[in-house]
Amino acid sequence: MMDSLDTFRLYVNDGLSDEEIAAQAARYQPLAQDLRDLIVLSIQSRGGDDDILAARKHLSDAKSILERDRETGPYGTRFNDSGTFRTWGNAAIGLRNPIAPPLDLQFEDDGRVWADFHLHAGYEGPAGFAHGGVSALVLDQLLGDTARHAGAPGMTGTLTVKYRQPTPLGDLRCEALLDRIEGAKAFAMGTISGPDGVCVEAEGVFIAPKWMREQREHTGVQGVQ
Ligand SMILES: CCCCCCCCCC(=O)SCCNC(=O)CCNC(=O)[C@H](O)C(C)(C)COP(=O)(O)OP(=O)(O)OC[C@H]1O[C@@H](n2cnc3c(N)ncnc32)[C@H](O)[C@@H]1OP(=O)(O)O
Repeated sequence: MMDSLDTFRLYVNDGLSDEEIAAQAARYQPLAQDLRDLIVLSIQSRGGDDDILAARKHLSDAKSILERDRETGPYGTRFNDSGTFRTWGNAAIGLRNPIAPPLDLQFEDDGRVWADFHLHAGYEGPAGFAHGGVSALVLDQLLGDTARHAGAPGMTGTLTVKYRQPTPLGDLRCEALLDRIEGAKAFAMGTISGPDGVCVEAEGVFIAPKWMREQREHTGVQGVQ
């Protein structure tokens, strides 16, 4: 089990320049998108035995190339001296993570946070609709980032999700706002909407635990992610 020290070690200033970060983003983001496309093709391909075997051979070659020089373990949160944060392994927003839809969060001056996003066929739960756990994933991240945007980053303590109507796959919008901050706790609420209106509502309590307060003291960074 990871303890608070392990967690702290996953917040790393790796000293990269903004130019190198941009170069890495340009290099790795298309790879994540290719893999996202492959997730959908894994579900939708009508290929026969020969086509699937041939495709798997190419994928095996790709794996061999990608394994030549690699890290192990989770990506964590990386930042640099200019304060550019990267959570590129994050399951909801990670630039390098093909599991992420991804959410491209927009932060408004009035505290609202929103994103237009797309759930492809790989997020299916009930036939033709989004999996409820995926909706919760989206709302957890959105509300958590709303708390962080308000200067109160924290771990999710409680997330309450109300499914008002089935969430269609496809193009969706999520939006959230901060309700209030009480000591170490930030309360946020938000929704996911589709073409027929609000599908899912959520309320969340985000709590800054002790290790996070200590980490902020060590790094001097308030907006840890
Ligand atoms: C870092 C920024 C991240 C931004 C993006 C986030 C998006 C992703 C968010 C996640 O997915 S986080 C992963 C899912 N969450 C977890 O794994 C959290 C696991 N639980 C914990 O780490 C701790 O239990 C927790 C930090 C939630 C609380 O630990 P503390 O040791 O800080 O709690 P403490 O007992 O000192 O209580 C502090 C206050 O919080 C309240 N509290 C504690 N646990 C709670 C809970 N679970 N729900 C609601 N309130 C809670 C508690 O009553 C108290 O209220 P008061 O100040 O009013 O007395």
